[in-house]
Amino acid sequence: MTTPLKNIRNFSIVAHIDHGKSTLADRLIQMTGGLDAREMKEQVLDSMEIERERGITIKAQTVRLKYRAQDGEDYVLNLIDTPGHVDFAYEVSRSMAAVEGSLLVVDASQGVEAQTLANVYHALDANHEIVPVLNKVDLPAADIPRVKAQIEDVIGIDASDALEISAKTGVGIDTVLEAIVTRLPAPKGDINAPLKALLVDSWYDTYLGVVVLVRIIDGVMKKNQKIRMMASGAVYELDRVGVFTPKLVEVPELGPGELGMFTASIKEVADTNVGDTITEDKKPTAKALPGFRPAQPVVFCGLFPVDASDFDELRAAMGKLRLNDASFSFEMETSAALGFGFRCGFLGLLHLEIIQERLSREFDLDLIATAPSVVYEVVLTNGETIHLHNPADLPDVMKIEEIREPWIKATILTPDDYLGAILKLCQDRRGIQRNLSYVGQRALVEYELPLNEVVFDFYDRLKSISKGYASFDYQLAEHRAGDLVKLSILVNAEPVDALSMLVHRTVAESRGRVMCEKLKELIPPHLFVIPIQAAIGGKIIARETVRAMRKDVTAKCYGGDATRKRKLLEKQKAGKKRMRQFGSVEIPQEAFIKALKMGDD
Ligand SMILES: Nc1nc2c(ncn2[C@@H]2O[C@H](COP(=O)(O)OP(=O)(O)OP(=O)(O)O)[C@@H](O)[C@H]2O)c(=O)[nH]1
Repeated sequence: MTTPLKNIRNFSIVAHIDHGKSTLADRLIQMTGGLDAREMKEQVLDSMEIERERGITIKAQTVRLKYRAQDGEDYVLNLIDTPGHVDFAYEVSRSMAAVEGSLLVVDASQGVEAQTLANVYHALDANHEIVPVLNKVDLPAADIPRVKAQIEDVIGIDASDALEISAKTGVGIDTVLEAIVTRLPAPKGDINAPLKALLVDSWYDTYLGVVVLVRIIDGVMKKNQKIRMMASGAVYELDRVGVFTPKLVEVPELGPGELGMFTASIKEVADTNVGDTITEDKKPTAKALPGFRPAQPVVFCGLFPVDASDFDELRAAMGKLRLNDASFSFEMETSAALGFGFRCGFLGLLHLEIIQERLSREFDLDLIATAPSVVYEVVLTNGETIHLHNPADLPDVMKIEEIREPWIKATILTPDDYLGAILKLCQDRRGIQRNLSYVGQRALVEYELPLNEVVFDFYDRLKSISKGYASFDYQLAEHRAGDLVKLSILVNAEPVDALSMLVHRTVAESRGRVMCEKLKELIPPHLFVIPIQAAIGGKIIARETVRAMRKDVTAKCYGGDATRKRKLLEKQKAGKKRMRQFGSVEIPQEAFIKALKMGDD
């Protein structure tokens, strides 16, 4: 039997990082008895190891809670978890389309942050009913009236009946559960209509295969039913239908308004399109749901195995990761310096770091990553426009009409003390200030910035300048023409394609210099002198030298025997030549990573 619509509530929790989303979710699970004490590990929703370590949520997941409200009725509350980082904004908006309401969690000691704003806008876009929740009221620094005023001034929603809770101590959690029932709307749907379900997400599970997360709009989904994915046309027979409590519990059927999962011998996550409409094969719904546009990777980099024989293993590992993460893309690439590898696309720099970390940690692969690059639009003199994912592929300058780079709209919230330094950082990164206003004591700065100036280390710099107090969020805006040049790095006179990058002409020289200086420190001395140069086209703009390590081969030859000594030195020289000839400069992997993480320091 399916749950009547009036007894279902579907919601998400929107919050800035660290404001207590996961802690609250855990409390809700605990209060409604989803798990017993033994199973109740901390932060059950953040399930992946890396997520837990970094304290962030990557993949949207759901949990179904059973709650008997004060009105004596039993309710099913479906919580959909949303990622907390700017890289995954796309997944946030997608999850929100599957629910009707949001809890807006704001740390009462911190107040509204840039990401609170970004996420609450996603919720408003999805027409959510929003319940403001002030968390961490146990902290002495909690300032409830101030944060309520902020929510009203900055976000523009009524905060007079905001809940005051402590997810840590458990105070007020009961009021959250009641508010979900009384203040959020029940879903709508028609149980007698043909099946219509939204494909919210899918992932690969070692035991279950491809798991599909769905939100039922109309009709009923049940085991052994033949379903059709409307966009792809693929037909499957359902072999398992269930809900997460957060443990997976199989159910006979899912009715309108419910969130749940199914499996159906689907081979790959790529066979499921997020946003697709699922219907019954024999009795299809007349009209598909609007759907989503697919997430576009915005940052690309090359990943190469340090040991060439790991190539196949790398390919297999990436295939496995992609099973779970359709927003991660890769295709084969060859580099003169690094051999065979893959050009990979990511949603952002954090996404890149996570994938890299998983490849090395879970698959034990030693990798070299090339400079992250954004996607440029290169307009050629013949009128053609190409999308450039790899600076090494930049066509000859003579053939280029203009290069366009992606720009973002950035929102930064910062205590006033750090404003000067932050404006300077944005200015140095070619930013254009669009707005500056105040939210209480804090400045709300809006900037337009080239994404290419942000992908390297902008966020790290911002955090260090503001001692962690500034918050940052961005949205992609458009591509704009820019005076961009290809900066090449030559090590021992050989261009290292992995280190080439597109930069703005005004910063090319300083970037080149910093890169050479860094590499000088990072490349260990060899038996020969290694020049490190930065060049734009054929023009060298910076140079450093790694001095040779002189192996004292003559030490063993006591004194007198000059011929022997000379012979040895000659041998050593020949050795040097051979080394050069084979271009065997050993650049440690950290050198790439460090050289690529250039600050302005
Ligand atoms: N004092 C106090 N600390 C809290 C409270 N709620 C959460 N915290 C702490 O705040 C920190 C962040 O909480 P999380 O629940 O991990 O935050 P989050 O919003 O889920 O973070 P992301 O998963 O990164 O989005 C943790 O150290 C919690 O223990 C609270 O009510 N009071």
